[in-house]
Amino acid sequence: MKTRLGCIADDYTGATDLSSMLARTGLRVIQLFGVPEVAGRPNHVGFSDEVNRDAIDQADIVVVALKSRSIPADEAVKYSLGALSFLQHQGFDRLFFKYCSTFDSTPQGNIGPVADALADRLECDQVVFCPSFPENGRTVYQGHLFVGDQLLSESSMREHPLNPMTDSCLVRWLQSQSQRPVGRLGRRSGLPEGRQHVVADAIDDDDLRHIARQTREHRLLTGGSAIARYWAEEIVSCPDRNAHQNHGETETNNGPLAGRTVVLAGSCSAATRQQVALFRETFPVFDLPLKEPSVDVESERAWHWTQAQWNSIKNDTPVLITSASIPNAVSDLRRRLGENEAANFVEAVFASLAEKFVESGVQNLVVAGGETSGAIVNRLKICGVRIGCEIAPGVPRVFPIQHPEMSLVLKSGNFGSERFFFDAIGRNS
Ligand SMILES: Nc1ncnc2c1ncn2[C@@H]1O[C@H](COP(=O)(O)OP(=O)(O)O)[C@@H](O)[C@H]1O
Ligand SMILES: O=C(O)[C@@H](O)C(=O)COP(=O)(O)O
Repeated sequence: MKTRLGCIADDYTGATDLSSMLARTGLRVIQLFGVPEVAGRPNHVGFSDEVNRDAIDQADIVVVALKSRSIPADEAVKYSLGALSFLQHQGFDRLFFKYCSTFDSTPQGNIGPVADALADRLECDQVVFCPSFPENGRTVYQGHLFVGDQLLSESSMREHPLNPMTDSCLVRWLQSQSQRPVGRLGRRSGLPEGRQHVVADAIDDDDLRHIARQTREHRLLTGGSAIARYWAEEIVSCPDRNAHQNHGETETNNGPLAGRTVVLAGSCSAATRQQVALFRETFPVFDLPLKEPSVDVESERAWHWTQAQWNSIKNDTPVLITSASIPNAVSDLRRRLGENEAANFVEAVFASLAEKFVESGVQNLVVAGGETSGAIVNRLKICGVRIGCEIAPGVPRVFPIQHPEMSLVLKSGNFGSERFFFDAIGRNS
């Protein structure tokens, strides 16, 4: 029987990263945002149920994107198990659980609790954890995660607003979240025996291929998008794979569509801040003041500014709106509202803006930030996307199944070169 791979990703940009890496295999990949049982929003997913059913039936791999990275652990477990039931029901017999290549989580969860629950349900004794993404500078050595040449806890991830990563030792970090013992797998070594979680060292793609071969009989594997690609190549049988090579690219228009483009940057990461700074040298950028306690007031202000740009400069000038460029913008808002409220508030402003832009006919939306993307995709009621070509490693352009006239880019905050936004809008200058 044909092996099909089901995937659960804990945030929306992580899911598009995963989908684009999986699409490199030439297998047919489709990405859904939530599933009916999980999302509890029958109207949302029901809207395109038929379209999705066809897409699912034709796919070798389905990626279910959840927004479960930064919610209470028991809810993350509930949603993930719901997604697993859905995938099993659709005939996907292997499962990949995707989390961030920087292992974004807190000492309470959610990677450990979700992995424990999935392993229990799938009756897996041993679960391998492999966040490494060498192409994007994430490597694991002696159980410690590095971002480029820095330990995770010395990188900008230390200051992440939702998941500050203050310990680079993944064995210790995962152990604080999990009920199972946590061990380690050294580079190119054999898997240890026994019922345990295993954090895998991997510093290059050959290490990833080795891990994929070692786990080819496993029903569950967890990690970043890079290992998923090699695992899929090991386990998913597809005799006519070459026929589907570059599936997304042949099936869809891959560039930005003709029409207006808006970039919404809700990520506070160092990479996104640099990308915004370079973009500002050429295109208009609006800094959300975030001084008013009202989502409507904040979003109206940015909306009017954008209309003024389009009226006064050129009708189709790409514009960017950011929440994190004003010095101390993040710390000030968090002090005033509290951490979670501040994050929710900014997400709501971006979601409201995205809705206004799409309703007014904007065709290309570029979003920076995982949580920000989650808030926007949910507000736009997008329930599935086809995967287009990669703009940067792990960042594809995607096309909503029910709105193919629109293009979306959902960028993980930390991904992409300094010129990323230029590439995403298809402009050299
Ligand atoms: N000025 C700000 N103050 C407080 N929180 C902010 C601010 N700007 C953005 N945020 C929040 O920070 C979080 C950034 O997370 P996310 O969008 O996932 O980006 P990343 O991909 O870099 O992690 C979001 O919840 C966003 O709403
Ligand atoms: O694995 C990764 O690094 C990304 O796919 C990812 O999950 C990044 O998360 P955000 O920075 O929150 O977008």
